[in-house]
Amino acid sequence: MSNSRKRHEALVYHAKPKPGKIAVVPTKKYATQHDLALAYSPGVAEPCLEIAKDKNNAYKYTSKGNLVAVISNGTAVLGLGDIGPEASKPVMEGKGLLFKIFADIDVFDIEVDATDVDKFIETVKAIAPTFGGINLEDIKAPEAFEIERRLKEELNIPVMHDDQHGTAIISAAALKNAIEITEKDISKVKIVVNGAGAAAISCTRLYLELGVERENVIMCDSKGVIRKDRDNLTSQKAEFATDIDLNSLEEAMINADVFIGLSLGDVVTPEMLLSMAKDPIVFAMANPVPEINYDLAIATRKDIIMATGRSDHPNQVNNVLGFPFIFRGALDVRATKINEEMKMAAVYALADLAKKTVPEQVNIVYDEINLTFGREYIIPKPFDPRLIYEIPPAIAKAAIESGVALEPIEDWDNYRERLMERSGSGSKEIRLLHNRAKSNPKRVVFAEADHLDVLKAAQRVYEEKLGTPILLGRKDVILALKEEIGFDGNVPIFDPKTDEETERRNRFGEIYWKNRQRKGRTLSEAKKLMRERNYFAAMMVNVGEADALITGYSRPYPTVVKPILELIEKDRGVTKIAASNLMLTKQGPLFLADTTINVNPTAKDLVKITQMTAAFVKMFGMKPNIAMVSFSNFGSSNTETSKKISEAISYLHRHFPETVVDGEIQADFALNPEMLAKEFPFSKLNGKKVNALVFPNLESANITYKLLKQVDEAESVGPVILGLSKPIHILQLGSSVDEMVNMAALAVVDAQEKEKRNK
Ligand SMILES: NC(=O)C1=CN([C@@H]2O[C@H](COP(=O)(O)OP(=O)(O)OC[C@H]3O[C@@H](n4cnc5c(N)ncnc54)[C@H](OP(=O)(O)O)[C@@H]3O)[C@@H](O)[C@H]2O)C=CC1
Ligand SMILES: CC(=O)C(=O)O
Ligand SMILES: [Mg+2]
Repeated sequence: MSNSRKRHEALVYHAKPKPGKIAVVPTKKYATQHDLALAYSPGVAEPCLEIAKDKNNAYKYTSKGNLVAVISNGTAVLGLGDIGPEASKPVMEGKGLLFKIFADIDVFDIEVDATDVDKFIETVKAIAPTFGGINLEDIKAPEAFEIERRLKEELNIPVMHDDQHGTAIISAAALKNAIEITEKDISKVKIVVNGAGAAAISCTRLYLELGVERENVIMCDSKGVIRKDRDNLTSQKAEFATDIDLNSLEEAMINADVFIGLSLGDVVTPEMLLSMAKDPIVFAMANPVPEINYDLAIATRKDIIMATGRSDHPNQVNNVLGFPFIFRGALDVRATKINEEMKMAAVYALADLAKKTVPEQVNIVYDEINLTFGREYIIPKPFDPRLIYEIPPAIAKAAIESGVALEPIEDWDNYRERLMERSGSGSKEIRLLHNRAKSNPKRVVFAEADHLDVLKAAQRVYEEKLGTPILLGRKDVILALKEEIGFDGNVPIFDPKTDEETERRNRFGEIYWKNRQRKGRTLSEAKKLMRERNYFAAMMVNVGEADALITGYSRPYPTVVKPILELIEKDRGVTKIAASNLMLTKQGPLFLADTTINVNPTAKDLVKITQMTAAFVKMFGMKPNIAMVSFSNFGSSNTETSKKISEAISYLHRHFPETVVDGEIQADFALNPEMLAKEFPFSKLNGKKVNALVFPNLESANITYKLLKQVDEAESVGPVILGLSKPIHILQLGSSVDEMVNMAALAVVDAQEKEKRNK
């Protein structure tokens, strides 16, 4: 896109449909006169009086505890310089947006017309009672240092100048990892820091804490190298002044290992990069234009580790990765400060996170096949959903341990759970399923492990300790893919077609033949069949060499179902299998059945489908409330459908009165408790939240599940086959990595349940 198109697009984005990027949203009901009498006068007087008695009650009755001020005077806006408070507002609104989307923190952006240090401090102090924390932004050095120091001293809520410490934390984590990748020694690396402002000074201070030696740092400002013999140095610049005889950035760069740019765009040349030492680390962090263009830098040095502050290239070293999560951790324990211990905890947590396997959704957001720790991925990506539950706990812990937390956390599992809920990071049901799987992991065969996404799912299952994967497929392909994605777990690999597996194939073949000899199979045919991965995998589960199986990623559903049905017996009392989907809708979880197997179930089939669905719902720790849906309500139509549902319901009510099920009922009445109570107060579903729908036929169930997926963008687990005696689960063709991981977790829980039942 041309520069003028980009400019136009950015202006339209900010102007339309409403000017600006953030707004205030009420969090309480306000529909009735009664609501308003609580929200405002007279009801509002009560919390006022409570807070007047004790200021701490502001955390209980107002939004203070989750409200941060992003405050600037517009004197160092990005790398655009002193453009004034009004012009800084888009950046401050932007920070507000990022606080909200990444950490669910509410922000008022405040642009102050005050360049005088005392006036600025007085203004911030005067408005501080509104807020749980203060994020100072884009205030130029040296004033920024004095402003932050005094506000920290004089206020008892966390105050952080983001350009100083947010940037320091992120770049320190990235630097630590880059040094590790290049196998350099942190105490020996020679660093050139270009810029000696708020960001540069604080970043360099933190690098010293990480192990960089002061004498190995050369710092430059707009006048060149900061030498000890220069006049009128601020005390911060004097901290990093050198007595080495260097004058210009160009001279300083010769043989440097690391370049840190926190200055201005386009001030570094290719020649300067060429003069640096082997494996140079270059963080050109000026915004929006880096000190050297990314493409130019990587074209100049093949051995470079290159990062910028921008999101459109690999390695975005930008404080966006820090401030939302730093404040989240600080607010959650009511920290009175953000101290050195908390900063260092954040550095280590971020650096470590970059080394863990990246969730598939991050690969998808960034259009990457597989992000792995290395030269082009030294630091997590801002859209990584793990940041919200990995970084704040590290900060909160450090705050507690260093004695600045007024409300320490005791239940860390619960805290992580709350953090995930804040970010909408996966649903509660899925988390519960994963936790159950982790509590007693089982051996899961991945029958198509020679496919990249299946192997990625197996890797996640292994690393998240949901189960122990067993990989099936072409061994050479699996080994090559494992290497490519950095899956170094020592897990068993089986290639059913090779000579290595002759003994197993023969053994499995014989067992299979014994069951099928009267159904037209010869022994040699049976043994040959075991070369087919789904037969081989299912037999592994049958004979107890594995606990569960997931398959179907690469083949159409019916072709996978067939061998499974030939090999795996139905569960006790089951005459026909069925399938259910868990849909994670915006209204909560909803189980649908039968979504893929029985075309036109009879009344008897509907009874069985209901019972199997009820057991499936219970696997997620929920109580099943089941509606048998149709186009009519409780006999209002006399069709075959209504009759078969009514027959199924009366059987269930008579023989299984404890099952909460009713119908036939239209979907809107089933899902709207008020409508149901008004029209059908006699229904067994009255006062219950329906969480499962049993459909009269395959068309309606299948159409509903696909519609919800497309229109509601509901995440789906399944279809899950119900009624088999073994935990065997068939994927939809081309399932995503997340879907496969969820299915594997489900297979593990299914195996646990079956094990319990068979004891
Ligand atoms: N990626 C990220 O997350 C972040 C990036 N930044 C970027 O860092 C830069 C500085 O921000 P900040 O510290 O807040 O601003 P300050 O105004 O506090 O500091 C700017 C510094 O840059 C120096 N400078 C200006 N021109 C040159 C030059 N040609 N050569 C060397 N140094 C120069 C100034 O020198 P002098 O002292 O002589 O005036 C000053 O020391 C901005 O571009 C900003 O976008 C900042 C924070 C976070
Ligand atoms: C990222 C940021 O805060 C800056 O460039 O100023
Ligand atoms: Mg900034």
